[in-house]
Amino acid sequence: MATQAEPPATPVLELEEISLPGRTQPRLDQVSLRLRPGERVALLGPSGAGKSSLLAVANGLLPPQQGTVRWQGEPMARSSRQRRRQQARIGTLWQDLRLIEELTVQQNLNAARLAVWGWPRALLNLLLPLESEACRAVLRRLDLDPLLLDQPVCALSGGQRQRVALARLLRQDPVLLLADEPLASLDPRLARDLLALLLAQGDAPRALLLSLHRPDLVDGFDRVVGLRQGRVQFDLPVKELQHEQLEGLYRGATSTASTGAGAGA
Ligand SMILES: Nc1ncnc2c1ncn2[C@@H]1O[C@H](COP(=O)(O)OP(=O)(O)OP(=O)(O)O)[C@@H](O)[C@H]1O
Repeated sequence: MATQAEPPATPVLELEEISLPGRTQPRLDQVSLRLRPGERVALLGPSGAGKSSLLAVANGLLPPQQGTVRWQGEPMARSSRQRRRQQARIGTLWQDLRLIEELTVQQNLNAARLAVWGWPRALLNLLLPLESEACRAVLRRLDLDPLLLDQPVCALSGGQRQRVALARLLRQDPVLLLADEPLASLDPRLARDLLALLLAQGDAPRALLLSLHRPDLVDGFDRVVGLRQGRVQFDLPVKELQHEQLEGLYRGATSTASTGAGAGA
């Protein structure tokens, strides 16, 4: 009996011919990119290549001058209410983490629920932290001690902060997970640990797009996209990435990136 082919899954993120002007040169120039459910994609490129700009377009913070952004098949909604609903499904891990130092871990984790809760409940959370069990569960998923819930963020170590920021993201339960150089400023062991945790969150229906300055760390991804001067230089399965392509990507750039390991050359 003939088996019916599965319909192709709707991409979690589609960027179509995105252009964004810059001061002297385009920040993004005709960039197209598609992430399907379950895809983990690394974004590489020298400093100034446009990685942060691309991530800001992908999370809806930066409207492109030209081109289309679609999340799960929907273009950016016109009404602010609908847009908030769309953006609640996109989680971004920022390099500076954006935790609120004076508040407890639990209050920080619950900040991820603001878009869903609305202000009255969010204010109540400041006085009487809510949903403790859900917060403990998310800490356990990241190997963090649930006793940290009552600690102020300012009392945590650097590694714990990274994990709390990721825990906050999981509390949001986004379908698209973006991270802008999350491994910068981490020591090698912490960087590998955090990367493993991030990659583990990329199963369908989620998709993961992460910018990196470390081509030697792309092995766990499905695809790698090289960006230079706002343009996509390559978009390949990690196994097909050649050493020469990395050399070309970083040629002439004053980047600290090592192009040594990881490329399947
Ligand atoms: N707010 C802005 N307005 C205009 N141009 C900008 C702005 N922010 C960045 N740019 C320019 O856009 C280009 C891409 O910058 P972007 O920060 O996206 O690159 P990047 O690859 O993330 O760099 P890095 O790895 O150093 O963080 C650069 O030429 C930068 O100078």
